[in-house]
Amino acid sequence: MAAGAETFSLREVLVAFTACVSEQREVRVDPYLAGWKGLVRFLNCLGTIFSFISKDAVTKIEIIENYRNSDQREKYLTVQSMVEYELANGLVDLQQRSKHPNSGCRTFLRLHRALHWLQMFLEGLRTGEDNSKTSVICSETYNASLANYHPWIIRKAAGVAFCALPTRNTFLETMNVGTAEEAVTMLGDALPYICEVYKITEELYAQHKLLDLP
Ligand SMILES: CCCCCCCC/C=C\CCCCCCCC(=O)N[C@@H](COP(=O)(O)O)[C@H](O)/C=C/CCCCCCCCCCCCC
Repeated sequence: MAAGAETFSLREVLVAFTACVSEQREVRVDPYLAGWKGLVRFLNCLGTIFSFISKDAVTKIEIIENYRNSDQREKYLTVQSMVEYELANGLVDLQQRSKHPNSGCRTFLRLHRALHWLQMFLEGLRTGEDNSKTSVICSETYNASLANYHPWIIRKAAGVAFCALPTRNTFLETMNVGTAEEAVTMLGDALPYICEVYKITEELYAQHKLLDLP
């Protein structure tokens, strides 16, 4: 495990995702990005073999952060307001990437797909046997979700990187919330919130036919 693991806190990441859904069932962008930033910190602790993954995640986080720091920041407060604003103003490339290659909608969709993988991966970790391999949980959940959107070369590189993952219990202990059992309890408490964020976003994107944005 590379230096810096002490700066990661599973609690902080999970708190961010639990703060995402508003009373109106809207998904707040700022805590969503805070959750991903925490996860990227964790990924960086796992070693440089994961750099190509964390770089892509950081690029996407920064694209949306830039919208949140722009004059239009209020339009990007929630995923609902972002979709409404970008669609109403023709800011989304619907057929192929051209005028708006980095729209908020297409960029958020990439993180949303990754959240589906995360949800399955954390559930796999939570319910796995003590001695199960994180690499196997990771590749099975990746192949069942995110891999469907990635070209062969990325799938291959990801598969190689997964082999560097530590065992399940070491992995859970790195989360800085106590024992592996305590980390499992925390995952069980937090997963319903992550699932809810995923479900609301999925419904919104389906309603607007945005699930296949190029
Ligand atoms: C609670 C702590 C335990 C969980 C720790 C998980 C840490 C994960 C942190 C970050 C995950 C990275 C999310 C990656 C977003 C990928 C978005 C994407 O699909 N991008 C591709 C498409 O983008 P466009 O070309 O259309 O712009 C892009 O091609 C991807 C490039 C990089 C490869 C992505 C592989 C993703 C593998 C899944 C994450 C594995 C992490 C393993 C560590 C446990």
